[in-house]
Amino acid sequence: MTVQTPVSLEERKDKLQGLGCSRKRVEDARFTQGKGHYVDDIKLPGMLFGDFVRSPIGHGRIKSINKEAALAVPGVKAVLTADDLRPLGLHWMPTLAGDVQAVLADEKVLFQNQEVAFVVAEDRYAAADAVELVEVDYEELPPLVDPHRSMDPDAPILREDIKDKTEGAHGPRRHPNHIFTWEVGDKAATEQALAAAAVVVEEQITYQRVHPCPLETCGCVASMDKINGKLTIWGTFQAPHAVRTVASLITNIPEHNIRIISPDIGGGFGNKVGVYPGYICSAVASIVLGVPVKWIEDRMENLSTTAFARDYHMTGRIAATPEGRITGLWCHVLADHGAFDACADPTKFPAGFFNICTGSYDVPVAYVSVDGVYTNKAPGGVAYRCSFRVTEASYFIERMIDVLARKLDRDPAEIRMINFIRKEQFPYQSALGWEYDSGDYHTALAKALKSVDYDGLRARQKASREAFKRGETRKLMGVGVAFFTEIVGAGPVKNCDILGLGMFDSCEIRIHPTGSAIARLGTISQGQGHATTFAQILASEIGIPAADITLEEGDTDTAPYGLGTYGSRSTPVAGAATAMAGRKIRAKAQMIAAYLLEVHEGDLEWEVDRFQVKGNPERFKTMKELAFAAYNQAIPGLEPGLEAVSYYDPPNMTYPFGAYLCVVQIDVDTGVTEIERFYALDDCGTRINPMIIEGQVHGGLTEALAIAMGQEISYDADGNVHGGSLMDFFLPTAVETPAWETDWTETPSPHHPIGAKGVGESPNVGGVSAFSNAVNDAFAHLGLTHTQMPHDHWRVWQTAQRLGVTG
Ligand code: PCD
Ligand SMILES: [Cu+]
Repeated sequence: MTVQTPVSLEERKDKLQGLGCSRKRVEDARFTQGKGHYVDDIKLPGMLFGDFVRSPIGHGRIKSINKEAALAVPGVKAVLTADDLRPLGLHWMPTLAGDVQAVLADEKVLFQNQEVAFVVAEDRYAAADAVELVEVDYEELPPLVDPHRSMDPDAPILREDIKDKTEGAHGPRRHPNHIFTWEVGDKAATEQALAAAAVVVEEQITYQRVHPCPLETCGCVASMDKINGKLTIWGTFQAPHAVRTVASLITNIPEHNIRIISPDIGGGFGNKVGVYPGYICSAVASIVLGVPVKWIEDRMENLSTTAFARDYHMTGRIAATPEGRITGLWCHVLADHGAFDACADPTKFPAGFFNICTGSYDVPVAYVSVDGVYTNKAPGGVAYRCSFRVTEASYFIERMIDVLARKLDRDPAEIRMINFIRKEQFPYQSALGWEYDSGDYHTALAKALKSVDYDGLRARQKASREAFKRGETRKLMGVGVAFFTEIVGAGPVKNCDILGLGMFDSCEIRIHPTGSAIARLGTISQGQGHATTFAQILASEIGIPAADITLEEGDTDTAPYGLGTYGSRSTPVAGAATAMAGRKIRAKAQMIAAYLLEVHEGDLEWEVDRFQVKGNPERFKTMKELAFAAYNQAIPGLEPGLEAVSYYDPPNMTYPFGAYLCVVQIDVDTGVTEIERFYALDDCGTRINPMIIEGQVHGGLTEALAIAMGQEISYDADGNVHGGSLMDFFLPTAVETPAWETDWTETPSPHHPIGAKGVGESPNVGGVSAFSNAVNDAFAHLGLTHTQMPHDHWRVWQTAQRLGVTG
């Protein structure tokens, strides 16, 4: 018998650091001491470095490529072009959206900085020198940069490879530059609601092209072991297993001979979901040359060629009663996908979950159509804390609600309250097909309004406007209200797959004989803190302290198959798998306990870290004791060991929500916009680690600030990319970033095993609207309903100028 020191129930609970504990991030010890292990830290003997020759123009035909001078540079081992990849069938690759993308430009270039040739050399410097010496002769073609012109009869045809295909991955194509049309909802009923409505508002809302710009750019090291036939790729992959399957399918290397490892990742934000030419070229080069090949993007390559985000051009109409009750919502989106459709969406959702655009409101009828088109711009399209176009959808509806409030001369918070889905309506069936799992919107917004003294703010704004009129100030005060509902946790396999891979997720747990454990998941942290939080879920489920649980992700040779981390799906899906696997462990532990305590299993109850005999709590076995027994005691009818695995197919997605408030002061003479205050209330169901949640919210709000107030990747009429370097792509620092105020309510998900919903993307989804609504609100009394993001000083000044208030 082990001697038990008597400790209280509370002490035992605290020791676990389970659900709800603000446990410090275990990964930070290495990150803060420069001991993280990133792709670029991998150095293998004989390793070569690959670098791209990129197109200087946006649209053109390749007449010839001369590699001679490049090959003569000392240290250069190879220069690959599409012609070299063609015999292997690897000059084109499938995209995640059912399109194909040129790995190296095949006869044509379709966007500036497109990959044209891959130079492999002994080091990065030799490669860069040789890149300069590859001579490519182009015949320039007219660039197409305005998506509104893509389907014009005389628009230049971009994709000659598919110009005669009338059927795309998502249905019929009407024009060589048309990708798909996606429609959801009841068109006739919505048009009828608009025709019959006493009030109709319409607005054109563009969500500009932006880029997540993670601290670490994309990259990989590919290493082909020719003797064992095994290809290992370390890379910045947000979905390592999917990469393995896709790599196997396109290279014909058997899947068991491919090992994908995502080491530490310096921020993903969706930028590292896609499959990029650099991965394929490094792998091919390693297979051909028989040595490891590394490829790491520089900042400009990252910003101008790998997965952009947004570029949604939305037209909206709301039908409403004179009292402000919404009776219908109509929306059309023109989606600019760039040169290849490489959007990372679940297959059946070519516009992602954009049909969450009815937002948090009880909209009786709605209709959405989305046209995806090609332009001479970089491909990509789902990234940057968006959970599959939810950010666009939320921005759209939150701006539209404000437009409606203005038209009716009503307070925007009040219009939201009037139209909210009520608590008793959950689970709520939306007009565009989603079933919202749970929510309590009125309570959340009421708490937010009270916390910031909303009435007081409006009174101050009124006074400040009067002072402005009297010439006592040159500042306009704006109050932005935003309320969002997210949809995260893709997601039932029956609805959601990527390239046919069902979107479940997984967890495998091994308990060691001494009562510590290792858990492996199909997801991969990029800074979110999974090693901290998923150990907390387990601690509460199996009674082993979180500190005694190692958490591992990202190595396909050891982790169970999973679809990876993006769209805030880790907590809703892999988090659920973790709880379920923990419950399997507990079920076996219960059988062991019953044997050891000589009682029937049903006579036992679980308490924090042990099974005890019902009504006789002095008789118990701790999980630690049970783990030892599992390995070392012969138990009739039971296999030795204590392990479990769970593959979890969620019954539904989770619907986190939140109420955000932003106060700005705009100097009309300079356009400088000061963020006076930002308050964010998030409800992500059961909170695993409040401190991590707060960190996620701080990060997401900072990105929202960046997007709303300054970021943009634009193209000029000649197809030149602007915003492709940090000289002009806005990255906020501590100087521009205000002190965030965070708050919460807790409405558990009814179907998630521990009631948790995702949170990582929420602050971006809610934040962008709050900033934008605040800027628009500052000018509302001058008749402004909508002005285009980003609200940089120049644009804001122009708005002031247009409205006649500049000096
Ligand atoms: N209720 C709850 C929820 C949650 N949590 C926590 O929090 C976090 C998060 O989560 P989630 O929401 O689930 O998410 P995930 O999946 O994990 O992740 C993802 C996300 O995440 C975010 N965040 C972050 N952070 C960092 N640091 N980094 C990064 O990169 C990042 N990214 C971003 C993004 S963008 Mo996409 O990809 O676009 O789709 S998506 C995303 C983790 O840790 C968890 O556990 C808690 O605690 N609780
Ligand atoms: Cu996303």
